[in-house]
Amino acid sequence: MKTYCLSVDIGASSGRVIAGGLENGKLELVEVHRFGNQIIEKNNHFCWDIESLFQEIIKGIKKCSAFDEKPVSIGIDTWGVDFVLLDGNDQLLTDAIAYRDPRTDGIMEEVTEIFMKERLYLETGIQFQKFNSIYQLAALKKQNPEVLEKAKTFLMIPDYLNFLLTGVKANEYTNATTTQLINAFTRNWDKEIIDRLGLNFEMFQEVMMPKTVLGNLKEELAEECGFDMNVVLPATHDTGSAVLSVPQSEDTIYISSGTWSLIGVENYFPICVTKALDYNFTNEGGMDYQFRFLKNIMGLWMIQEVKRNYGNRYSFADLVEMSKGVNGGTAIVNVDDERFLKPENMIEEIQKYCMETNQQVPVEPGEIANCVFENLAASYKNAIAEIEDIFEKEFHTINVIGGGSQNELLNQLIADTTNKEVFAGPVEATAIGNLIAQLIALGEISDIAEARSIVKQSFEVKKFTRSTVNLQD
Ligand SMILES: Nc1ncnc2c1ncn2[C@@H]1O[C@H](COP(=O)(O)OP(=O)(O)O)[C@@H](O)[C@H]1O
Ligand SMILES: C[C@H](O)[C@H](O)[C@@H](O)C(=O)COP(=O)(O)O
Ligand SMILES: [Mg+2]
Repeated sequence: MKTYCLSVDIGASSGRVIAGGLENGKLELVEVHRFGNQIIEKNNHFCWDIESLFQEIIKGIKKCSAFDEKPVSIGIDTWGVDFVLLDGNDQLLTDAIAYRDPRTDGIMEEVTEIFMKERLYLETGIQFQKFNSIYQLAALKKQNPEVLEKAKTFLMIPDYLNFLLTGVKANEYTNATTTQLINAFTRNWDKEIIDRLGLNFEMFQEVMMPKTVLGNLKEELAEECGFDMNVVLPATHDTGSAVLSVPQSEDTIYISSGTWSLIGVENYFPICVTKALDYNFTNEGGMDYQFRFLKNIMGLWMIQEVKRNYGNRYSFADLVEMSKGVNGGTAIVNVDDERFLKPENMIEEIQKYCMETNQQVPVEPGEIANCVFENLAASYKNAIAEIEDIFEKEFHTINVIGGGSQNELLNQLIADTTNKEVFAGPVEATAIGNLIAQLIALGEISDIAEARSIVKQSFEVKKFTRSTVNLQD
C-alpha cells in the first residue's frame, strides 16, 4: 500500500491499531498493534486506564516508523458516553470514569424530574441509558460539585486522546450525540438542556463532523515517533464507524456485535415518536448527517465476564464449542436486565436469575455459554420485531459485524430464531469504517456508497439461513 492511514479502534474489551489503504481497488488491512482494554478500580470508581491506552496508541504509531512508507493520517474511535474534564490549565480534573460505574444509580430519575423524558427525547432522540454522559455529569454535580466548578473543558474519550496527540480541543459529533446533550435537529449542543441542568455551557467544545482534519501531531510527538501525519476525525463513536462498513440495503438490519450488541438501521432523520421512546431506541449521529436508529443489547459482555469468571481458562472459541453440545432446556433470561450491567460474578448472577424464576439452573460452562447465546439471540429477535413495528415494514437481512461475527453458533441462532438471512462480517468493521472516513477525507474514496462496494469486494462475509434441522421442528 502506497498511501495508507492508521485506524485506532478501542472497544470496551480490546484496542487495535490497523494500517489500511487501497490496493488494486480493494481495502488492504495490516494489524500493526493490538492491546487489551478493561475497567480498573481507581479512587473508588470503575475507570478506564486512559494513560496506558494513550501509550498503546503511541506504541502503534512508533511501529510504523520501521515501514518504508509512513501513514498519511490517523483516526481514533472508542466507546461512547464517557469523558474527562480539564481545568483552566488543561490538566485532568477527573479520572476517565467508566459507564459501568454505579455513580449514576438513580440519577436518570432525578434528571427526568427536571427535564421531562418526552421532552428530552423529542429534542435529542437519544435512548435512556443510566450511563449517558448527561447523567454522569448530573452525578458529578451532585457528588463532586467542586470539580464541575473548576471544569473549563469537556472532552469525550476519543476527543481527549486527540487532544493528547494534537493539543486541539474539539467534540466530534457522532460521539457527542451519545451524551444526550446534542439537539438532534440543530446537531449542536442543546443550551436549554445544559443550562436547565446547571452545567457550564462554555466547557463544551466546538462540535466537529467526521472527515475533519483536526490537526497534526504535536511537535514533540512527531519527533518521538519519527514522522508527522494528519489527525483526522472518523466517526469517533465506534459504532458510528462500524455501521459505515455494513453493505447498504434498504431492508438490512445491522448488529454491531462486540462488548455491546448495537442493533438497528441507518436512517436519514431522527425518529422521536412515542413508540420509539417506549421501546427505548436511540438516534445516534452518523457520518454525513445520517442517524443510527438502534438499541443497546447487553451483548457479548456477558460471555466476556463468564470467560473471566472461569479464570480465562477457556477461549471464546472453546465456550462456543462447549455450548454446541447442550441440547434444549435453556432457561429464558432477560439479558438486558440491569443486574447484568456489572455483577460481581456473571455466572452466579445468571444462576441466581434462573433460581428466582424457577427455571433449570445452568451449571456446566457449555450450559452457561449456551444460555447467554440463546438469550442474546432472543433479545435480538425482540428488537427486530420492535424495529419492524416502528418502520411498519419487514426487514429481510441482518448484518452481524464486529468481533461477535466470528461466533458462528450465535450467527446460526440468529438465523434460526428470526428466519432471516444473516450475513456475518467484517470482523474489524469499526476499524474499517474509521479508515473509510479518512480515505474519503483524503479523496481516495469518493463517498460512503463507493466505500461500501469496496468493503464488499475486500472482506469475507459468511451467510447463515435457518437450519433445515430447525425447519423440521
Ligand atoms: N474466535 C471467536 N469465536 C467466537 N467469538 C469470538 C471470537 N473472537 C472474538 N469473539 C467475540 O468477539 C467479542 C469482541 O468483539 P470486539 O468487536 O473486538 O469487541 P469490542 O470492540 O467491544 O472490544 C468477544 O467478546 C467475543 O465474544
Ligand atoms: C455505553 C455505550 O452504549 C457503548 O459505548 C456503545 O455505544 C458502544 O459503542 C459499544 O462499543 P463496543 O465496541 O465497546 O461494544
Ligand atoms: Mg468495538
